[in-house]
Amino acid sequence: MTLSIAFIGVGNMARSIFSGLLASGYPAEKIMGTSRTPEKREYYQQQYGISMLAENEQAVSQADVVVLCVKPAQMQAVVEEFADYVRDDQLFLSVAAGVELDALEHWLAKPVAVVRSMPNTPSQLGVGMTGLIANKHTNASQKEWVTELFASVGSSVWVDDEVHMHTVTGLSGSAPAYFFRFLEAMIKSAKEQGLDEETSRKLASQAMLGAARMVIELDEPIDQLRKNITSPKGTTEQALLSFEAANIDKVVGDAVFACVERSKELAKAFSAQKD
Ligand SMILES: NC(=O)C1=CN([C@@H]2O[C@H](COP(=O)(O)OP(=O)(O)OC[C@H]3O[C@@H](n4cnc5c(N)ncnc54)[C@H](OP(=O)(O)O)[C@@H]3O)[C@@H](O)[C@H]2O)C=CC1
Ligand SMILES: O=C(O)[C@@H]1CCC=N1
Repeated sequence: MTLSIAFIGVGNMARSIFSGLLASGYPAEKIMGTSRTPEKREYYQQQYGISMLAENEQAVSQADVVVLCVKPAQMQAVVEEFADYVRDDQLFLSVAAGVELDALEHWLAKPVAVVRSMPNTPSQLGVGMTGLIANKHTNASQKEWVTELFASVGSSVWVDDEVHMHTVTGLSGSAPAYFFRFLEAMIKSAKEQGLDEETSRKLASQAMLGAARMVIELDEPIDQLRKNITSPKGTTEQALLSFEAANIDKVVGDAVFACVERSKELAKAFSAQKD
């Protein structure tokens, strides 16, 4: 049986997941979304053929699976508002950064299956990466359904301790933004050297795609892949020496750490809100 899915809050992340789902053949009639903005409801309905509703309660009442896609700061108010409509046979799936299972369970106010996920926006192209953890009310077939859902938009890993969700956020949830920032810097440098934007974008992004595919598809250590490009006294060596001079491990390490710390801060703030 194809489950009906309601996306509560249709923005960047919800769109990334349901567009990947639709591309993988999930029927549009089984997908609902909610938005407070009439123009957005009209747009998504037209563009994707999914049902768009103004009322979260209405979407929750009709769904087998409810995917919570509002911003972390909006989550408590949104969940508490529809909590009276929650049925104990439903599955709730949150994508919010830093919002822990405990807080979601508390706001839902029923012993119901809750899965916390940390996806990323490449899901819209079927190459997403998602970290997952379930609460104790989630059964094996619900976990399997969630694994299949994320398989249709990329790949996923289940973690056994919620503390790891912070690291997942730092390593894959937020990471596409790091790579975009890296590309922006590369393209800026190429343009300063006279190459046009379009050509620079094509060269740098294809190099990034190729490097990522080599890491995933070839069974070789990453440092060996790097060494294979770095001829002694060659060109790459100079670029890498420049990275080392800037202490790349510290620059990147600090960025990932800052991301993880923010996730922990959010979790602390939302945990306090349930007391
Ligand atoms: N963007 C990313 O790369 C990732 C995001 N996430 C998580 O995804 C969640 C959403 O982020 P993102 O998609 O980027 O944010 P967006 O701002 O793009 O989307 C949030 C959407 O929620 C809608 N919304 C707000 N309040 C309500 C409400 N009361 N009822 C219904 N809809 C509402 C807004 O639409 P409107 O105002 O029209 O109602 C808005 O479009 C966050 O919790 C974030 O932590 C997780 C992983 C990656
Ligand atoms: O920046 C954020 O808070 C969200 C969570 C992971 C990616 N974007």
